[in-house]
Amino acid sequence: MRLLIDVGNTSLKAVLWHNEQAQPADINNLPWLQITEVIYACVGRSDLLNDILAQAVSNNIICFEAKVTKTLGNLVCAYEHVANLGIDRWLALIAGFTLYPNTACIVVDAGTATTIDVLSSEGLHLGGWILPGLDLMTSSLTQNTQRVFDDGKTPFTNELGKNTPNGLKNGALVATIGAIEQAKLHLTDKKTEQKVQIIFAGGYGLLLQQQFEGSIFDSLLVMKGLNYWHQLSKTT
Ligand SMILES: Nc1ncnc2c1ncn2[C@@H]1O[C@H](COP(=O)(O)OP(=O)(O)O)[C@@H](O)[C@H]1O
Ligand SMILES: CC(C)(COP(=O)(O)O)[C@@H](O)C(=O)NCCC(=O)O
Ligand SMILES: [K+]
Repeated sequence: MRLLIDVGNTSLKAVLWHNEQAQPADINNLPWLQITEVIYACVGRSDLLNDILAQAVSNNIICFEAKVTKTLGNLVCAYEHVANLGIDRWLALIAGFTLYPNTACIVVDAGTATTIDVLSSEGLHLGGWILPGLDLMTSSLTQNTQRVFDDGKTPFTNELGKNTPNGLKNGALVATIGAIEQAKLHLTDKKTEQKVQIIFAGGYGLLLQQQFEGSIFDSLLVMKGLNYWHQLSKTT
């Protein structure tokens, strides 16, 4: 059994991976006798890992921290300074590339930030964008204006706003939708009409997925990326 950990800027997520399946992990009560290795990635507060990694060490369990590299198998990172790319983005790309081989993908991880990454069918990461996540978009406006307010119950929809919370919430959603539409332009090849798979992950992934027909939401995308990273980094 493997312990997989993804530390984001809002929360630490942990799952136990066994027989190709994820089980929720209670980080305050981990089954150390059954855990064979720990694989983790962190873009958030690394101190949140201190206690878990210390427990792993005292149980003689090997820990691997996923890092971005210029290439992994046939996947190639767009960044010149690869260490600057968020590892969560790289893991989501690894998962997209592995789950949808030979398919152009747009990988969207919608959490604290919304990241949009464009991947060619050959595995070339063409680059991407970092947007404030939906909550950051709305809170930056409510906190920096006198009159823009949220009411805590207005949902995000793609309609035109007809009151302030509506305008605020829907503005954040359509800004994000618009950015994903822009990403498609980087893959559209009129001659081949290749299929583009849009893949969503993260806290707001399901909400966004519902805006794009034929797209998928995978709550475990980054966790799957940790597994694939581990396999591929041993063999390449
Ligand atoms: N059902 C949900 N579960 C968790 N987070 C959600 C959900 N719906 C919306 N969110 C929002 O998603 C963000 C957290 O997403 P997550 O992918 O865990 O972030 P991070 O990776 O940055 O820690 C927060 O802004 C939270 O308000
Ligand atoms: C963009 C991010 C903050 C997203 O993090 P998250 O919303 O998952 O907490 C993270 O991937 C990050 O810190 N990236 C480093 C900058 C970059 O990717 O270029
Ligand atoms: K994110």
